[in-house]
Amino acid sequence: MTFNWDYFFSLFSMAAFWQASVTVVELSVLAWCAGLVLGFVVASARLSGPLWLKSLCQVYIWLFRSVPLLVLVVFVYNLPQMFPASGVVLGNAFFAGLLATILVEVAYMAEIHRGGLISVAKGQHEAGHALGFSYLGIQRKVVIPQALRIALPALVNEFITIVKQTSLVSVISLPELLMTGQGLYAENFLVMETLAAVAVYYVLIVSVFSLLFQVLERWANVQVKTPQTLHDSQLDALRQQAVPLAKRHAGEQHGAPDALLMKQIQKTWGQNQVFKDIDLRVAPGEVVSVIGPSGSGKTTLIRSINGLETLDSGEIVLFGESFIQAGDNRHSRLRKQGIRRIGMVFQGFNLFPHYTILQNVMLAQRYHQQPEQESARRAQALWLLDKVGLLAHMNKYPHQLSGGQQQRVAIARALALSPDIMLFDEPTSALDPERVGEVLKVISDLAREGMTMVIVTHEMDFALAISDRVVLMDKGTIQADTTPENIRHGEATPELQRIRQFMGVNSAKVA
Ligand SMILES: Nc1ncnc2c1ncn2[C@@H]1O[C@H](COP(=O)(O)OP(=O)(O)OP(=O)(O)O)[C@@H](O)[C@H]1O
Repeated sequence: MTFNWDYFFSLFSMAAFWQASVTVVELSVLAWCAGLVLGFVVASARLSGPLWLKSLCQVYIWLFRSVPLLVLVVFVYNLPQMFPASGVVLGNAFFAGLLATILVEVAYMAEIHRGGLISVAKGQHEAGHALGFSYLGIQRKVVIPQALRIALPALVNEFITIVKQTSLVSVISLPELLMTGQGLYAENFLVMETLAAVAVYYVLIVSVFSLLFQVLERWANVQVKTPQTLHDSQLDALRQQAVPLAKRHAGEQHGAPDALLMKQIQKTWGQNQVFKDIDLRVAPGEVVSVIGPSGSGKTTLIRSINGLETLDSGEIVLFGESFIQAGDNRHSRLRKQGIRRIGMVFQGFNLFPHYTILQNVMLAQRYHQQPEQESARRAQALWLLDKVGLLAHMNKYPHQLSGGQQQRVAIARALALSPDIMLFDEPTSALDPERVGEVLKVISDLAREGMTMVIVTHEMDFALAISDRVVLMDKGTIQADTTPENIRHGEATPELQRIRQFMGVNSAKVA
């Protein structure tokens, strides 16, 4: 038996096949888009909805991943027998096939989205929270763009699967590619030639969409962007546009309330009591370093100040106004307002990897839609980046910077909302030793400018050099709270002995 090439090639000028190709593309694109959106909704509900909704989503995914598409297509097409009213839509083979495909794809794509969503690091959510974003704001600006990028290759793969699965819809007589071919070879018996042409049509459709998706994946992949460092001439031009951030160091005048007051704070993790009645005051403009052995609760303390940890009892007051109380509503207006007065710098930087450095710094201002125009926001962001010595890198992405540079961007980002208090959680712990100095210098500059700061640090010399007070935490309590001057020269009390010993300070030697 010979292959009839003339017949084979004639099938590529046949209108019925091109019409069938359009049907396949329409069915695939509509099913994919619906699966993309509804799958995301199901995945989000499964991850963060109430228990009943989580269970419902789980049952949906289990059911529709288990039922074969072919069975579902026939079932949906025959539904009008039970519900005659549905015949208006489901009597049409295209809509019946589309609905069955969507039902299955929502289940598959929900699981792909779930993988993307849980891959977004916890620190990304926390960075959004620290910039005062609402839950939805964090999802929109931080989580969803990253989750979609992570899930994109799997989502593209799902599209290809859908294209091929459309052939199953031939079972309900929808004239897609396979059925068109079947109609032909039933008459002329040229099965091989007809099916070979059907295969080529599928390969063509998949190839065109693969190319389109490749462009999309390339656009979305920040890892392949070429790093751009600006030249001196470009920097001079940008500096002309830069405008300093308005100073907002609140309440430094005499008699002003404490910038931060922690009253009788208690917290336990299971059996572990991390705080036993912590009381801490920080005056406006004061720099307080928190030191202590590993596991003494320093990080938990600083995270509690920013509402990232809950309290079992006690209260946190900012500039005389109650900010956080044990058991209060995490979404209260007072909390949200307070969080925007606090800038937080994390040990692991937590920059947003899908935004450039400039976009990272501008994001919070854009989100909160402050009255300034976009150009004013940009001018301030340029100034902040210049202040931390990174203007030349403004168009790069976080992964294109060193750890020290990333941490300096994180400081600029936290400063962009003109906070009244800056919190630093071991800002240099994740850095190579040669990068530590550049970050400490930026913090020292802020201290000189009068910024109120609470710094958790293991850098003892740095703490002594820039702090107004050093606080030693251990065993859930504040064991010492004193000035660097006292630590160096004060009369030896048990409290001073303890902090000197911990800091490795020999008072006689230092004096
Ligand atoms: N999410 C959590 N769940 C349970 N226990 C926790 C959690 N976070 C911290 N802890 C516990 O709370 C205690 C204080 O932890 P924390 O991270 O605040 O200490 P730290 O002083 O900052 O330590 P280090 O200097 O090593 O960073 C530790 O015993 C730790 O195991």
